[in-house]
Amino acid sequence: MEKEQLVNAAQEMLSKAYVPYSKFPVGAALLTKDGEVFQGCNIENASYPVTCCGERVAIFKAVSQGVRDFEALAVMANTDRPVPPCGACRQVMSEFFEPSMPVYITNKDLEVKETTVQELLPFSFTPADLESGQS
Ligand SMILES: O=c1ccn([C@H]2C[C@H](O)[C@@H](CO)O2)c(=O)[nH]1
Ligand SMILES: [Zn+2]
Repeated sequence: MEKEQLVNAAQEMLSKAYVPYSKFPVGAALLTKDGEVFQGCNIENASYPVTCCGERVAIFKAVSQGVRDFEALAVMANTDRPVPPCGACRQVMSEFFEPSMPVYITNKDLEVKETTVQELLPFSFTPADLESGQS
């Protein structure tokens, strides 16, 4: 699948976002190694911190369906610059994605910045660190 198609799949999700509080829709599309695409949008809550970002919705949809082999992630918001994923999403990405996996972040003008999990969250706490520190 082309980068543009994945970006389009992320864009499609902007209309599904449940954002009555922030009015800030975010769409995400996660490509699996099998060529399947899991789409997500942010889902807010009157209890604000319960909100889940679009990126994590897409990742959790895939993982909950038993899929853990990923190829690329696209994220879109109607921002000026390509939207930077929040820290919580970066940590979840580092749990399930290879450090070198491409993350395409985009904005309202469909400008695509290509980055990686490693670039977004260097020196991250990983499952290997957890294992090495257990008594
Ligand atoms: O990369 C991001 C940044 C923010 N949000 C959501 C959380 C909240 O619903 C709204 C405003 O922070 O945007 C995402 O889904 N992804
Ligand atoms: Zn997030």
